[in-house]
Amino acid sequence: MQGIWTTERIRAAERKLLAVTPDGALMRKAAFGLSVHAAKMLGAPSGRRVTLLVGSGDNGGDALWAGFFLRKRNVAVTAVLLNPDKAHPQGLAALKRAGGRVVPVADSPQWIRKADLVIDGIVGISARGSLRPDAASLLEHIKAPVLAVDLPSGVDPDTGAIDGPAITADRTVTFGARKPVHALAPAACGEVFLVDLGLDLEDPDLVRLEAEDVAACWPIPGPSDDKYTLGVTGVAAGSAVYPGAAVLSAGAAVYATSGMVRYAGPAADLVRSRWPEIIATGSVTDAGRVQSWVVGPGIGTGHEGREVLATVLGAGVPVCADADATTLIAQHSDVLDARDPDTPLVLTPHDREFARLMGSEPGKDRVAAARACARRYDAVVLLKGHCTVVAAPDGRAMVNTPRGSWLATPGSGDVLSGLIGAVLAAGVDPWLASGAAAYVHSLAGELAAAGAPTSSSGILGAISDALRTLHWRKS
Ligand SMILES: NC(=O)C1=CN([C@@H]2O[C@H](COP(=O)(O)OP(=O)(O)OC[C@H]3O[C@@H](n4cnc5c(N)ncnc54)[C@H](O)[C@@H]3O)[C@@H](O)[C@H]2O)[C@@H](O)CC1
Ligand SMILES: Nc1ncnc2c1ncn2[C@@H]1O[C@H](COP(=O)(O)OP(=O)(O)O)[C@@H](O)[C@H]1O
Ligand SMILES: [K+]
Repeated sequence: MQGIWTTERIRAAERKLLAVTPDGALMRKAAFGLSVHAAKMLGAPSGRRVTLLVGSGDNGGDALWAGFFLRKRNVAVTAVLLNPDKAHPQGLAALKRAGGRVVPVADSPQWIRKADLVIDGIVGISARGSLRPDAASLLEHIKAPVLAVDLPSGVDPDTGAIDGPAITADRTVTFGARKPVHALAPAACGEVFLVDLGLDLEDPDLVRLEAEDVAACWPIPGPSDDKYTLGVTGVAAGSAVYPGAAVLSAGAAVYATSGMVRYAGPAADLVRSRWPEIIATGSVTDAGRVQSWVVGPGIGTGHEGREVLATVLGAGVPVCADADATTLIAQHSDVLDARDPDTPLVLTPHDREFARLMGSEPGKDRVAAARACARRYDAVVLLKGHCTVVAAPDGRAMVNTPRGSWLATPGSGDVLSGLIGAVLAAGVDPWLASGAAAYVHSLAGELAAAGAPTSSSGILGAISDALRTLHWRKS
């Protein structure tokens, strides 16, 4: 599991380390790492042109010191100083000593335009609000690849929100530890690399699952398993108007594990013909025993949907309430009276469903929003978006960062609900189950797309490929 810490926690850890480290040593270590990445991006660095965008804090100091190291490799370095009086004094002196050029903002456009690489040292973890106009004015001249120092300037370090002009980096080199921006604004960061500074950090504020975490919790059959022991997933989805939701959600549960899937609802005939391995009935009341329920995709928000939701909430097994079930819960909160307080509930809102549940959309701080919703409903909340945030009522939060936006296609949420239900049925902790499902979902989307737009049926068909890439601990 990859840990991510807020800037407040990182600053506190840095203060402790700075107190026992020779002056300037941490910055030079950070800047040397930066210069190595800059050289890699340049290919053969000698004779190439690098322009540094230098703010008045230590982020600018890192850029200046990286310029110093690049001068040692015969790179032509030009520093654009946003505030010449406040530029990091030692970094500036070192760059000048090594033969770097220094220009004010007024003269900068030509140096930015003709650079082979731009290094963004405008602002780092102490950024406040959107970029000031002088800093923002530099961005329009950038034509070369960009290497961001610590984080792309203009993106909020703790929320990843972008409120105005911002750097779009090809690569970000961060120091000490990953910050929320790196998980929440992947398109602005490009590929993120970490230079270890030896910070003493524990208990991350946010985590990101890695392949081995997903493999470790994903239910796969062992020698003593049979069709029941991995858990039976119940799917209550679809309607006469939306039978496809049932096919997608139940199909995802079929592909997710080798456990049994039961379907209950008006699309029973279609589900049976599409998935012969599913036991399908018309109603949740005669569905038979299950170890989890997925409820909601395509069930509608009328009386019948409400009855179905109340029935599964009272079944004493974990429930993933998705799509119309989320809206029903928002509109008729008394339906939750049917829930046994000890049975886990997973809610999977996108922004508009979130607004129905909470009264307003998530806003800039999506992690805080998901946490608040999780507390309010005593449920795991999986807040959908480009990056998906999963929060538990006890405050645990994780983010799934996709590669690409291939999941933005109708019905892909139905696929996700089936994946969550199947992992819940195996008894996996609901927060972990939801995060692991989001991981496999986005990986399946990436594999299905393989660089060209795909569909939810495509994502469904790539679930097995996605699971195959994990490193199983048993077989
Ligand atoms: N403290 C440490 O141990 C280390 C810190 N490092 C670097 O230090 C950075 C943090 O440095 P600082 O705390 O000095 O602060 P920053 O350099 O992140 O930013 C502060 C400066 O940016 C300006 N600023 C803030 N918001 C702005 C906006 N919206 N538009 C334009 N300018 C804005 C402020 O006026 C101030 O001059 C990190 O991001 C990292 O790059 C690294 O050198 C590694 C070691
Ligand atoms: N731009 C995007 N990048 C990555 N994932 C996205 C993007 N837009 C949507 N998604 C994901 O696609 C799924 C869409 O689900 P949902 O909104 O319920 O749609 P539907 O109801 O059509 O199934 C969610 O898992 C969401 O996180
Ligand atoms: K920066």
